[in-house]
Amino acid sequence: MTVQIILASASPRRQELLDQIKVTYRVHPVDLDETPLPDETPVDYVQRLAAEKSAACTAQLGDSLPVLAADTAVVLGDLIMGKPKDRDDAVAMLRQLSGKMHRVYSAISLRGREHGQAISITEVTFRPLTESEIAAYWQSGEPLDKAGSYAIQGRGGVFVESLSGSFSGVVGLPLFETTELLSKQGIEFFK
Ligand SMILES: Cc1cn([C@H]2C[C@H](O)[C@@H](COP(=O)(O)OP(=O)(O)OP(=O)(O)O)O2)c(=O)[nH]c1=O
Repeated sequence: MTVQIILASASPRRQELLDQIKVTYRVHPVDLDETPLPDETPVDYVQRLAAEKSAACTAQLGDSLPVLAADTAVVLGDLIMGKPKDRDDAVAMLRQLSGKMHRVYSAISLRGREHGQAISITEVTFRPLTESEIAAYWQSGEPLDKAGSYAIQGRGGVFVESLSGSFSGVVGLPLFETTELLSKQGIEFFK
């Protein structure tokens, strides 16, 4: 099978979402410092990281194939939540998200014959969570590598009272925006 793009991501969710639209890819993750800059807005933050991931990958591999990268952050008010550092961090995030609406920002960057970028912003409302639920959820192992310490596609889905926006965007690769960027650069999907 001919490989169409490089996926600059270690996220298995992003691989599954690309499989869903039948794009063939090779995985080449890059590891970057994901600390927000002082006063950086959520839009600037996720767009910068997605662009830096695709740029780092292109710098390592060259530009013989288009490179796709993404970045996802959970945003509550002004607070940008990435992946939790440890149990306390995850518990603190889940307590803050409990009973409230937050936004999930997912940016994508595609470096092919040009550099294309897009962003998806989704509003997610959590029902109130109990302390024992939060403790059990941490024990499940699911929060560890997820922005905001939850996975809507997993056990964390039961916390979600409502959503307005893109489910695939929350999982880490917004499919509407991704297929738009792929089309603009002549990369086929569903082949
Ligand atoms: C909110 C939410 C996030 N996530 C995941 C998507 C991303 O993998 C992760 C956010 O971290 P990212 O830094 O966007 O991605 P990553 O570190 O997992 O992978 P890479 O940088 O190599 O591409 O959180 C879910 O799987 N489900 C959810 O409901």
